[in-house]
Amino acid sequence: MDNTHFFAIIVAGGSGKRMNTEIPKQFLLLKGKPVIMHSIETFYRNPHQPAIIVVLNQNDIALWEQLVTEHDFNIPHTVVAGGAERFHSVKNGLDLIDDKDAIIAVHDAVRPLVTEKTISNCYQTALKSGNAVAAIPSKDSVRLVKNGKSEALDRKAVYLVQTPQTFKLSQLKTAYQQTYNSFFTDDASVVEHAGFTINLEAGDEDNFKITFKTDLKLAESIFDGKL
Ligand SMILES: Nc1ccn([C@@H]2O[C@H](COP(=O)(O)OP(=O)(O)OP(=O)(O)O)[C@@H](O)[C@H]2O)c(=O)n1
Ligand SMILES: C[C@](O)(CO)[C@H](O)COP(=O)(O)O
Repeated sequence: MDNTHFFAIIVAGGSGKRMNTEIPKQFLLLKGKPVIMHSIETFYRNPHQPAIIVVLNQNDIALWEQLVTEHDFNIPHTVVAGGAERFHSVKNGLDLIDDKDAIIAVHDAVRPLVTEKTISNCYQTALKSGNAVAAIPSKDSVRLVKNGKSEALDRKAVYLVQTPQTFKLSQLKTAYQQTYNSFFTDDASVVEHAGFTINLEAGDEDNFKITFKTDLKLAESIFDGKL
């Protein structure tokens, strides 16, 4: 780990259309603290001591500064403006890193229940094998819909992808030079399209993405130890 420098790009540049709240979901309170602050804190506490980059929509930077003051939030971080799609937000964060030995975890601000273990495992696998992407096996049966017909898939072959998605700098830089494509829904799809093989690392059922209002309620219950 000697010459390696660890980074975390926390992407929070989205507008939360599916949540449809007055302020974007990453700033809503979870146990009295904005969702995004829980995510940043878990990275800050991680023994890899990553440098933290927070990507925000330009229009939310003033709100973020206000929340930092209100919550006496003193974790060191660099803020950068995001872009139209998650892809552009990650790219803007990545532009700030030029350390050739860097290992970079990209994490959704809206996955506040990520564990220290998942983060550490992703950093270590990426260090050894170039990349690591947190994922969990599907607990439901899965079907593929094509040309109006559905067909059962082998559930054991299907994984649900989470974040962190962690990469050596060279892989991520090469991949993010590609032109944006709408099938780039995460970093793994961008890096894979650039020709790299993706390694999956065990994620966690609790590391879900807060997408709808019920997800926030579920996260509260987990924090309260009710679940
Ligand atoms: N242009 C964008 C879009 C998304 N994100 C971030 O990527 C993560 C995962 O995206 P998602 O859950 O889809 O967030 P939103 O795009 O905000 O939600 P929605 O699709 O419902 O609008 C979030 O932390 C979000 O803030 C981002 O940094 N920049
Ligand atoms: C990155 C991600 O959270 C992995 O599951 C997901 O792809 C984000 O997708 P969204 O369409 O931005 O919700």
